[in-house]
Amino acid sequence: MTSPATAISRTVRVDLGDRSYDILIGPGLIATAGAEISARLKGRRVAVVTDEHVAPIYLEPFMGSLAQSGIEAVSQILPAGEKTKSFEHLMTVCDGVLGARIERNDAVVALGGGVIGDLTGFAAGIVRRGSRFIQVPTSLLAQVDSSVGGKTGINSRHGKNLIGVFHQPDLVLADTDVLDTLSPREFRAGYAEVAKYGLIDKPDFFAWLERNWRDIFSGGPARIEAIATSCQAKADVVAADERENGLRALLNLGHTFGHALEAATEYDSARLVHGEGVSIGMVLAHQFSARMNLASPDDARRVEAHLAEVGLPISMNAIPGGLPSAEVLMDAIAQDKKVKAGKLTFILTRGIGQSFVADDVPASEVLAFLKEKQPR
Ligand SMILES: NC(=O)c1ccc[n+]([C@@H]2O[C@H](COP(=O)([O-])OP(=O)(O)OC[C@H]3O[C@@H](n4cnc5c(N)ncnc54)[C@H](O)[C@@H]3O)[C@@H](O)[C@H]2O)c1
Ligand SMILES: O=C(O)C(=O)C[C@@H](O)[C@H](O)[C@H](O)COP(=O)(O)O
Ligand SMILES: [Zn+2]
Repeated sequence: MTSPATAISRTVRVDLGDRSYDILIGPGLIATAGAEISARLKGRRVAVVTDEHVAPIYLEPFMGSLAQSGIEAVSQILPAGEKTKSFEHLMTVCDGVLGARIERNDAVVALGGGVIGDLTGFAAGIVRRGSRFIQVPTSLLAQVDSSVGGKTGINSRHGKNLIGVFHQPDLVLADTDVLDTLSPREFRAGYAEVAKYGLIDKPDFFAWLERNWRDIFSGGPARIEAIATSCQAKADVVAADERENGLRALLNLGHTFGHALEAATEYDSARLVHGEGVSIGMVLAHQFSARMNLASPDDARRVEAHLAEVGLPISMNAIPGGLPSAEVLMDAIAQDKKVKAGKLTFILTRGIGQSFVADDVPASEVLAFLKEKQPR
C-alpha cells in the first residue's frame, strides 16, 4: 500500500498472516493520521481514548486530522497513570465505545502511552467480541514496546497485567514529534525497554546505545533509529511466537522483579513507573545470573553503569517510601504469568545480549537474593 503521508521515516511490518500490520514511525504522523487510517479502515467512524495529559496537547489536532479525511470520531479522556488500568476504567471505555455505536469495522483508537494502549486494546478485544484497533503511541515506551504485539490488559489486586487478552492492532502510528513534550522521567523510563532489546540478544545494539544515548535523548537522528530497531526486534519475536509459548518470554527480561516492585508500590506512578521497574529488574536479573554463576559480574556492572548513566534507577534503594519484605515480594512473583506448575520462570543471562528463559528457578535462591538486595 502506498502511504498518504510524506513525512514517514520508517515502516516496520509485523508479519502475522492475515492479521499483519504496519508500524509507521516518523515526524508529523498526527497531522496525517486521518489519511493513514482512512486508507486502511473499512468503516468511517472511530472512538478515540486518551488521557488527561495527552488530550490538551494532541487530541484536537488528531481529531482535526480525522475530520479532514471524513472520519467521524468521538473521544474519551481518562485519568493519567498506572491506576487507570482497572476494571472501572475498562467499563468506562467499553460503555463509551458501545454508546457511540462503534461497529466492528469501525475502530477503537488508543492515543497515549502504554496505560491507554493496554486498557483500550483490551476494550477493543472484548467489545462486540473483537473490534478493530489502532495504536497511536505517544510515549517512548509505547512507541518501542507496548503498541506492538497485541498484549492488552489491566492490573488486578492480585498483580500486574493479570487480566487481559491478546488482540493485535490493525495499525500503529508512532509520531516521533510528540516525544518532545514527554517528561524527562517518562522518556528515561521508555529507554529502559529500548536497552532491553540489546540485553536480550543484540549486544551490538547495546554497545551502540552506550555510544549514542545522548543523541537519542536530545532528539537527534539516533532517536528514530533506536525506535525502529526496537520495533523490528519486537516484531520479529511476536511474528515467531505471538502468544508467548516460548521465545516471546524473552521480552519479559527484568519484568518478573519489575512487576513485583510495581505491585509492591501499589501502582503509584509517583513512586515507580513501569520502565523504572524494568530498569531495576534488568539489573537484578543480571546480578542474580552472576550469583548463579551463569554470567560474569562484570556484565551486571556494565548494565548498571549504562542505566545509571542515563539517569534510571538501578536498585530497590532508589524507590521512595519503603518496600515490603522479601517474602511479600516473593508472593507477588508467584503470581507471574510465566509460573508453570508452581515453578518460577525467570529470564536470566549468560552475558550482555545472551538472555535465556530459565524454567524451574529455585524460589529459595530468589528469596535469599532478594533479602541481600532489600533496602536497609
Ligand atoms: N502491552 C505491552 O506489550 C506492554 C509493553 C510495555 C509496557 N506495557 C505497559 O505500558 C504501561 C506503561 O506505559 P507508559 O510508560 O507509556 O506509561 P503511561 O501511559 O502512564 O504514560 C506515561 C506518562 O506520560 C504521559 N504522556 C504520554 N505521552 C505523552 C506526550 N507525548 N507528552 C506528554 N505526556 C505524555 C502520560 O499521560 C503519562 O502521564 C504499563 O502499564 C506497562 O505495563 C505494556
Ligand atoms: O510484549 C511482551 O511480550 C512483553 O513482555 C513486553 C513487556 O515489556 C511488557 O511490559 C508486557 O506487558 C509484559 O507482559 P506480561 O505478560 O508479563 O504482563
Ligand atoms: Zn515492559
